[in-house]
Amino acid sequence: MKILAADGVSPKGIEILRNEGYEVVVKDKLPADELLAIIGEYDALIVRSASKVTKEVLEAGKNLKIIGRAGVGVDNIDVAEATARGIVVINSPGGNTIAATEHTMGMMLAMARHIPIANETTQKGEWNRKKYVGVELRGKTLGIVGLGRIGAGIAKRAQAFEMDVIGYDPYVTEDRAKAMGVRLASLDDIVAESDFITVHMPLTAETRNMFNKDNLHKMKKGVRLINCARGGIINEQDLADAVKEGIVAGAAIDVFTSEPMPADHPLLGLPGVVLTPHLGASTVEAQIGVSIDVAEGIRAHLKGEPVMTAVNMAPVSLQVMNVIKPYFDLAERLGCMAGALAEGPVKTVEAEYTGEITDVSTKLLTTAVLKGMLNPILETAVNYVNAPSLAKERGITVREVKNKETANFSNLLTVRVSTEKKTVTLQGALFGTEGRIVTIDGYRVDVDPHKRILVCPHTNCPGIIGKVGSIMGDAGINISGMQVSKTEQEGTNIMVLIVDNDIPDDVMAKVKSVDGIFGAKLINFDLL
Ligand SMILES: NC(=O)c1ccc[n+]([C@@H]2O[C@H](COP(=O)([O-])OP(=O)(O)OC[C@H]3O[C@@H](n4cnc5c(N)ncnc54)[C@H](O)[C@@H]3O)[C@@H](O)[C@H]2O)c1
Ligand SMILES: O=C(O)CC[C@@H](O)C(=O)O
Repeated sequence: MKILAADGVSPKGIEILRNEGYEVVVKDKLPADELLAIIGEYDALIVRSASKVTKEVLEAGKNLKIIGRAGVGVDNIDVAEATARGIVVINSPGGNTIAATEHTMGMMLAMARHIPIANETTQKGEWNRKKYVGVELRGKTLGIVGLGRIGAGIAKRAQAFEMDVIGYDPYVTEDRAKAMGVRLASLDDIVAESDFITVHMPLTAETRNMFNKDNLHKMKKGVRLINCARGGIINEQDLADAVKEGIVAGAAIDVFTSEPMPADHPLLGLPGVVLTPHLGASTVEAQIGVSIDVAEGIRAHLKGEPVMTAVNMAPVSLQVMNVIKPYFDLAERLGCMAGALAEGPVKTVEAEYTGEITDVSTKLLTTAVLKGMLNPILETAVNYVNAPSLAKERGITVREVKNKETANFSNLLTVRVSTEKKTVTLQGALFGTEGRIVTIDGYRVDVDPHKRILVCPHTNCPGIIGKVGSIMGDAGINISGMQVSKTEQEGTNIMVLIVDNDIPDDVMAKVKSVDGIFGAKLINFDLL
């Protein structure tokens, strides 16, 4: 596996990936045409905000399986196109929160006290004490727009500065805001009441130009604005005009609609304006944090495990992940085996969960069942992102059933796969951390789903097992385990052989022709 790390990612994450045996090529800066030219060789790509992962890049990235954004915002990645191609996009939702929060506080103070210009002129030998009189934060009203991770961090720090904090975030409850010490307000109230306004939300159709000449003119004269989120939330030209008109006394901006910003950017050279080149996440700690986060995510995905930080699949909390994680492998193997035994176009897949596991969302485990069932039969690599849509495309109805009552096993996963002709039912359970198949179509077994398994339902009569054993022996196939089980229904048994080698078609044909055998299927989990 080959991984391309663009945009100068911290070596800590690279080390994790190299220790896993992956080849990692690190580029500090990668021009767009070079990225397009080389991306086809790579299985995974790591970017910060500089590289743009466009539709063309994704098209050229024929082997791409995952893109890791070493940061929060994924607006430099065409996530919809990646999803359509089954490419997982992950980010580091919390790795740079503190860095961006502290940078915002630094920008607020630097702007309020004219620190950058005071430094610049003092360095030149000037002594301008009267010119750079600032304002205090204490007692001022701070309007925070976007009360997510960074917004909440700003609220906490602003309160330590004795600011009166109000906030606007249509997706945050009163209770949550109260817990942050923030009084929820409408956007109009934020505009009208704030001495300082700071924005902390993604750039979306809703937030683009959220602050523009209309509401800038409704702000308190002398208001100070901060944008360390995304360029374009505050209209840059309208902000520059409002600074020139004396409505806005200060603006502290870290992010721009076009980065690097053009030489004729309207905010350049304006008094009271503090600019930094997208430095919010640029601390040693944050860069280590985000690179470890994406490396762990890439490692997990390339090993076929689900990734908690994938932005293009249903998010899973750590709490839920801790409960469901031990079941992923079992779910996938049950899906693989049920699909193989069903032997035909699948119409429905039902995943039934029994026991404690029913307390949490099991959606991702059902996706694991689909992944296991579809991966051996599709050309496209099936993963946690594309498995549900691939199943839908194939007209497969997927059902999830939850049953709190337990019988023999405290946590049981039942997978039923139906074709037009039959339904295959498999059950699996965890013993410690080890998954076992415990029933096959009602026959009680105890099978390790990591082995190569030959499943043969047969008539319960003497000689059949011996004949199959001889066929295997004659073909040089070693049997390292065997179980025979019967159901309540008299007369039929199931034979499960653990075999060490692949079984060629002619040998399978001989097994199937044994009198009394009414089916033989080799389950090869290597196809997963
Ligand atoms: N400057 C930097 O280097 C830097 C570093 C880290 C993060 N960021 C950016 O900062 C922003 C915030 O990051 P975060 O980690 O706090 O994200 P987050 O997802 O934790 O929070 C975003 C918040 O925005 C709110 N929101 C969404 N639409 C909104 C709207 N229309 N009006 C008001 N609120 C809205 C959401 O409800 C959420 O609470 C992101 O855009 C991120 O890319 C920049
Ligand atoms: O990579 C960076 O330095 C910027 C990161 C930041 O904008 C983010 O969204 O996480």
